[in-house]
Amino acid sequence: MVLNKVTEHLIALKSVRKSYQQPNGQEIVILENINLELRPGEIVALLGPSGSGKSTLMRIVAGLISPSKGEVLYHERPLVGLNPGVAIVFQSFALYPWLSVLENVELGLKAKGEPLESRRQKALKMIDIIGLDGFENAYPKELSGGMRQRVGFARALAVEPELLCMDEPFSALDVLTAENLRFELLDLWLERRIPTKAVLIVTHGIEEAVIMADRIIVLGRNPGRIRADLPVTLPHYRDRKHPSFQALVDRVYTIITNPDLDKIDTPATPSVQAATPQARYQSLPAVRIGSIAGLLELLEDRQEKDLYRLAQELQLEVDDILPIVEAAKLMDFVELAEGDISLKPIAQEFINGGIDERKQIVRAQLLTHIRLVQQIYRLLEAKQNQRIPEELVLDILETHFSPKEAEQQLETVVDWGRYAEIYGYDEPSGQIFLEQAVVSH
Ligand SMILES: Nc1ncnc2c1ncn2[C@@H]1O[C@H](COP(=O)(O)OP(=O)(O)OP(=O)(O)O)[C@@H](O)[C@H]1O
Repeated sequence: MVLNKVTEHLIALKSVRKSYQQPNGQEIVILENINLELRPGEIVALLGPSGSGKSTLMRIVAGLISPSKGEVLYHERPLVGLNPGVAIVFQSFALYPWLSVLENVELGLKAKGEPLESRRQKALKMIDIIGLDGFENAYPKELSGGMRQRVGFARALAVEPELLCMDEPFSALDVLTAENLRFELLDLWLERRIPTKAVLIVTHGIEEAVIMADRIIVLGRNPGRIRADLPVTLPHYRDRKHPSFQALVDRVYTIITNPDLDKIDTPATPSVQAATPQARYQSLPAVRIGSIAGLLELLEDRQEKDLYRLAQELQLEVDDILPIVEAAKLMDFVELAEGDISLKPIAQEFINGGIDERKQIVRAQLLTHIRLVQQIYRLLEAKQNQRIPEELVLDILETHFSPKEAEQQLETVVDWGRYAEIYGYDEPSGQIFLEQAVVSH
């Protein structure tokens, strides 16, 4: 990185834990044992599957929410309330439609109590730097998505934040606009034309992280924890086709798709705490059995076993394919090793099977490998009328997941069980009922 490095960190998170109390009193752990230092001169990318706590971690850094345990240090001092050194760029732009570009950019400065004259000057300067010259008096609705996000950047940068936080800033833009803006921002950073000392970017895109970051932090899920802290030493501007670029992308992909590989290349941090009950609970990805079948068939058709290259061939993002891969792995249809995915013999049988055989195979896999399906099945068997209200399952789920996620888990487990004809769901009464005695278990 071209900027001078100093040893002092801007922000440090020490053994940070974030949990939420459920209405039923249960604690849901979102982030666990996070130790992270952000130093001047670096762009840090936070990568991880949906729900791994990336946005929560960013909000803790920004002081928008406080940790349940551990501490956040800003310039070596405990952070209280909003972090004065942070400005945020949101995925949704978050502009005020009734304010002009100039007024939107001035907002942060106004909030900081900057007098009118100097805030106008600073806002105009940033508008110029960020390429919005001539649009000062336009309103957000008159601008394209790319231009709106420029306003988002200008507003954040106008306050001269020490740390610029970006929560998926390019993901609402079309591919070309996103790529242009990414490189323009990188230009400004590398040429030191923007006043910020460090950047934290939350992203789903592995390539985006490798293009921009000096360090990539990979978060895992349930609860969110740091699984890897990888330095990126490739010189800017990085070429996506270069073998070193591809190798790093492949490596990150391997880590993300292998939840079993933990703490790779992480600097010395206190050891991972004992797993919480939540960590041992399977989180079912919200995918349909049809998608899993599609993945298995695809793997049989194509020789490509490397997940990252397979996703590329299909023009899919990691977040599109990862939940399907996870579900296939939970059901023990596939094996993952070093970023390669391969079919297990039972998956071969599934692929070759007719509809009834497929259902029977899924039934056996669910009853053998998915704890929640086993629990529901046992509950149904124990009841004389072989019916249970969905609330019962929701109550169990809410001891491990947030109410929203519990609903999602219920929907998935009902969908899977119905496909396999283990149980059915009676919509009007909201009851789950046993379809038939399951012999194959
Ligand atoms: N206020 C809250 N109360 C309860 N649970 C919450 C709250 N805020 C976030 N969560 C839960 O915390 C988990 C992590 O959320 P977060 O948005 O930080 O993840 P993420 O990795 O940024 O996800 P995505 O990539 O989908 O945006 C999610 O399961 C979410 O439902």
